[in-house]
Amino acid sequence: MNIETVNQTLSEADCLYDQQQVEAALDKMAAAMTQVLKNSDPLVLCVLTGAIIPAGHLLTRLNFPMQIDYIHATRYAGETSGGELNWQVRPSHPLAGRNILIIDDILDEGITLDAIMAHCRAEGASEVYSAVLVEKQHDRKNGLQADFVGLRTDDRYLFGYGMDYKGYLRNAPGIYAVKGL
Ligand SMILES: O=P(O)(O)OC[C@H]1O[C@H](OP(=O)(O)OP(=O)(O)O)[C@H](O)[C@@H]1O
Ligand code: HPA
Repeated sequence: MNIETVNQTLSEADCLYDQQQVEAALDKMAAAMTQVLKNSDPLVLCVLTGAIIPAGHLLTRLNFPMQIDYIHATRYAGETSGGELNWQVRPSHPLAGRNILIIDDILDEGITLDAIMAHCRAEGASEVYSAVLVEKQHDRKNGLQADFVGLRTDDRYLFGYGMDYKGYLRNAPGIYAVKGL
């Protein structure tokens, strides 16, 4: 996309949740996560690239001991429909015996989260929890539910707070739906 198209996409998009609404959802998520995870010494796995922004916002709201790592898995690669999951970086910490918290920006069809959870379990993780800022509502999901969900949206193509449209607009300060998608 050229810069004009990026700017036009943003100006034409529907804002589904503004920054204040997202921040309030992050507060609620963090409170729920604290209740469950505060004594579990979790290893947090941020799923790059999209989790960069929600993880940053969430983790400073969690005031208990944890370690933080990242993984890089992608199956959209700048497209608006997903393909095969492609692992770019696996976790560098050993997962055996650890309580794991996976943080991602969005649960759409659930394939990414399912594969990452399966990987953690295969490596011998104890409990595996998942937190997503957004869960999309549609009937193409694989049945997986995240333990902590910030916001729910209709079945539109989204960007902002970590989610990209064609590689851009992850930094948009709200949750937006692309016009016509
Ligand atoms: O539930 P699913 O249908 O599997 O989709 C969700 C995944 O898609 C996005 O990642 P993407 O592959 O676009 O990589 P990115 O994190 O670099 O944006 C998003 O960050 C989730 O990881
Ligand atoms: O709607 C979306 N937007 C951005 N990234 C995504 N990955 C899965 N669904 C989406």
